[in-house]
Amino acid sequence: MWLHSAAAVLAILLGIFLHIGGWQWCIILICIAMVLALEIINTAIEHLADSLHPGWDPQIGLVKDLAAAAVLVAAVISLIIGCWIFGPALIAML
Ligand SMILES: Nc1ncnc2c1ncn2[C@@H]1O[C@H](COP(=O)(O)OP(=O)(O)OP(=O)(O)O)[C@@H](O)[C@H]1O
Repeated sequence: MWLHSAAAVLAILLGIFLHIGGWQWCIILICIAMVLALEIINTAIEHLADSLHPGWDPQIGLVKDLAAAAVLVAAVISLIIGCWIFGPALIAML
């Protein structure tokens, strides 16, 4: 959660610094919301699973892995979109 929050702050600062346009802000904010919301749901599922079944259980492990995979997919897609939006502006600046 802290890592994703830091990445969100970095993306917002980069957007301000590079003066990205309106539609680019929309996409960046959607990506940030998607990753943070899935991270919160993942954490909620972990807490729910641990309180319902404190012991080791393959089904609990599978549920946690699937919830974590959802966050990973959103984070990877967001990283690709971030490179696509910020990459050209950063390269042009350098
Ligand atoms: N009760 C359990 N039974 C079986 N496997 C489990 C169990 N608890 C955790 N695992 C396995 O360990 C992995 C890590 O679970 P854990 O609850 O420690 O999440 P985490 O590493 O704290 O995740 P996050 O960093 O998102 O908080 C799970 O993805 C799952 O594969």
